[in-house]
Amino acid sequence: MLNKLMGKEKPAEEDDLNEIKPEEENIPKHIAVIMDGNGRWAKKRGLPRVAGHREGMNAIRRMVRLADRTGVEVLTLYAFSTENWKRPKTEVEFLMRLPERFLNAELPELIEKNVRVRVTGEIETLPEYTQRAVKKAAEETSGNTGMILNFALNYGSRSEIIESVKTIYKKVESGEVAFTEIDEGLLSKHLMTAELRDPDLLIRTSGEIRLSNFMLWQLAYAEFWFTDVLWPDFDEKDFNEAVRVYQQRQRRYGGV
Ligand SMILES: Cc1cc(N2CCCCCC2)n2ncc(-c3ccc(F)cc3)c2n1
Repeated sequence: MLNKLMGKEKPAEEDDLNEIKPEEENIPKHIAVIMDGNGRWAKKRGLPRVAGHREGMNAIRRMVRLADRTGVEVLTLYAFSTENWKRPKTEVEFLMRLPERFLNAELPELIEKNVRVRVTGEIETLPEYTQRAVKKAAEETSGNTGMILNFALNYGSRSEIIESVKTIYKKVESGEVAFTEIDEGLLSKHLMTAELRDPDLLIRTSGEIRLSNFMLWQLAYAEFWFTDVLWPDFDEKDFNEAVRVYQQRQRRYGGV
């Protein structure tokens, strides 16, 4: 259904799905992805949910290589929301091991590709081994100047905004900030994503059409592209279609 809805925006020419060249116009500089459908992917195959998460990491590997090759500057992946703690204990324990597993396998290639790894979220409440893995990756890639690979981990947008409001309130109380200085730019500067440009394109897989408390402030002007494809199945064809549709929208509507 969703693909039919989105299909009207399918790229005009078949060859539009060919590899996207970094020198092309209107490449989205920041792509954010809600990686949905991992459990459903496993269920369709009669496998345990964790098999879907494991295959979802392979889809991340594909996405990182595609985005880096295409000249994307920031790739944000929604890996774990503050709501995900409600999942079964065994699944959460498995998920909390994935950052370490992914980085142990991928960090050498990420460093070789000059990728900077960072994490957005409430890291300090994560298990010690998860914190250690993500802090090590952030430190070891801090000097890299290529694509920023930003994992949203234990992240919730509403709590991010509330914490920013509280910080600004305290700065006004202490006289560090004048009440009249409070504006959109000041709030943006206090969010966890302060050092990043806002997303240009949001991709959400598996047919869900909602934001799920993800970057609510930052996505204010982003293009949204939804697909029925389940995250573990997301491949180069899907990436190309999402970027081609984004390029067409930029040409049609532009920055006017
Ligand atoms: C909790 C969680 C779940 C997780 N999934 C596997 C991919 C499918 C979607 C969700 C499940 N992945 N995939 C990679 C990471 C990760 C996180 C931080 C980091 F610095 C490096 C890798 C991850 N973290």
